[in-house]
Amino acid sequence: MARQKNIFSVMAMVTVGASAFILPLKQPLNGPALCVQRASSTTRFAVSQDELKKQVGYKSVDDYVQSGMVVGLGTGSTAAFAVERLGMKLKAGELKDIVAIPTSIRTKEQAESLGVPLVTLDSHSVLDVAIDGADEVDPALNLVKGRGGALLREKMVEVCAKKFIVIVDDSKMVPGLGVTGAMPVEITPFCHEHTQRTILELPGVKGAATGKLRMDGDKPYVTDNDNYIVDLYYTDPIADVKAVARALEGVVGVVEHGFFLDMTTAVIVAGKEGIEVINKK
Ligand SMILES: O=C[C@H](O)[C@H](O)[C@H](O)COP(=O)(O)O
Repeated sequence: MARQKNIFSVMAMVTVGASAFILPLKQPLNGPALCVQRASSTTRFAVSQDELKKQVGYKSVDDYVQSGMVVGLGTGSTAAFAVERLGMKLKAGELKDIVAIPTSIRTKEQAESLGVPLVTLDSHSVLDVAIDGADEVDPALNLVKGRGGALLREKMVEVCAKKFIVIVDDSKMVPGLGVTGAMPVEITPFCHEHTQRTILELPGVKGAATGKLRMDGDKPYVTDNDNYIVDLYYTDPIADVKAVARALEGVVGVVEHGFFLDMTTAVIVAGKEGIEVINKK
């Protein structure tokens, strides 16, 4: 995993009413296990959650994407800002010879509308970098993803990236996974009730979580891969995430789960006080 160690400047854009200010923030980078860059400013502004998502989305492209790269494009409201930035920089000629791999139909449509050249894993099995949002990030930089339904394609693409950059606002940072909402599991539609029952009997799930088939109105929600999703709702942080992940992987009928473990290279976090980059050791 890559680790940054140099002095690094962040331009944090903060919106106040209709005005935008650029705050230059010098941050020393060093440190052992988790290397945290903290932007500090004594000035505080009201920043919308959308603005925070935009900051990390733009920064991820500015800092991690170079001409000639193969880039994985994530899915969701935060990743959409990275796709937007990539399109802008390609159009302006600041980036050239990029090809990108989208992780959902909606990201593919957004990228196409911005003129981003697209390929697939079939022609490009190794990516230089992938950029995506997350639903939860724990202190070890493990993730829950898939509340937007795109977990399978996201994981397929992001495991193939030399660097996986996660972009979030600080509401996504949690002390343990499984506390802020659903932990999605993509399953085959065939005998989905049986598969859901099997999942709910697993160690680490039984007695710890409830399960709900994700719905789209009065019909099951269907993923880009024509599968269903069972959302697991935990009441407490999951004690042994790796064990639950392994158990889910052992269920025939489970296509993929939303734990993204040991995949993250760095997390870019935006909060009201600035931007942090947390590098995995
Ligand atoms: O399936 C959706 C993806 O895993 C998203 O990356 C995740 O849900 C975060 O989305 P957002 O940036 O909209 O919160």
